[in-house]
Amino acid sequence: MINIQHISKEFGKLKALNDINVTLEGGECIALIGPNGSGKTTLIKTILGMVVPSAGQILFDGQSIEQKWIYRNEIGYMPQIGQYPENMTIAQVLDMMKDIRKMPENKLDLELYHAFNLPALLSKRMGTLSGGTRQKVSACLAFMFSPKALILDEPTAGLDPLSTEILKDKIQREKEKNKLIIISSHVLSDLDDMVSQIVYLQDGKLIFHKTLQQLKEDTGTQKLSKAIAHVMSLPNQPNEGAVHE
Ligand SMILES: Nc1ncnc2c1ncn2[C@@H]1O[C@H](COP(=O)(O)OP(=O)(O)OP(=O)(O)O)[C@@H](O)[C@H]1O
Repeated sequence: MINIQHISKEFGKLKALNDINVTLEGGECIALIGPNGSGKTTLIKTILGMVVPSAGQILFDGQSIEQKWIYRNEIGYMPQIGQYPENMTIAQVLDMMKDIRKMPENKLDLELYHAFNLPALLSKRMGTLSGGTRQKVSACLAFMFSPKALILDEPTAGLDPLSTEILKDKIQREKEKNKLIIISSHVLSDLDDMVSQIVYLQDGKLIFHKTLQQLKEDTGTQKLSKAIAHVMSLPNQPNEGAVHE
């Protein structure tokens, strides 16, 4: 579904992404993991067309995304911190997005809207929301238009335990519908029972892309958090035992 080919991105002298090659397919829930500043958000923004790479190209369903916008309708994006017009109410933000996307009401996926009890909060202004409620609005919008791919940047940050479970359950069900889910998170305990593959970045380089099972076998651990701690303590690894690209 998403084919990342030789992507590099420089910010001045800094190589935020260094010749990244990776293919991400539907039906997988892929964790994008790496230390702070390793390039995860830059890679996500490159996939979304918000950052223009210095070299390389990205294909979405076989088509280059360069200078094209229509593919973005196929991707639901939940940013780390959602930016909204602060004076608008939740109802106005949802209506604005529905107007832009022009999807008939009966086609909308309103599962999270109801599960997060947003109907009771519709008249609240975005600027007055708690961090967790803002996250719920972002999650609701990411899933509402039934996109083929979902990119979730720290999706559980600020969510209470029940809301975290609601979101994890939704992610699991969307994966089973053959959607591609990409999650960037430092909360590895949240990812353990959800993810099927790991993409690990360090200093802008792809260190490995493997199944969770393979990573656990390679590190001799049963928990993702332990496996990643093991990887972080090693010098850079080549992309061994990788998912076939
Ligand atoms: N617009 C920008 N201008 C200059 N440097 C940038 C810009 N965006 C990112 N960088 C730099 O690129 C590198 C990668 O940043 P990025 O935000 O992609 O990392 P990350 O892996 O998402 O980090 P974190 O885990 O802290 O969220 C960092 O050194 C960052 O300072």
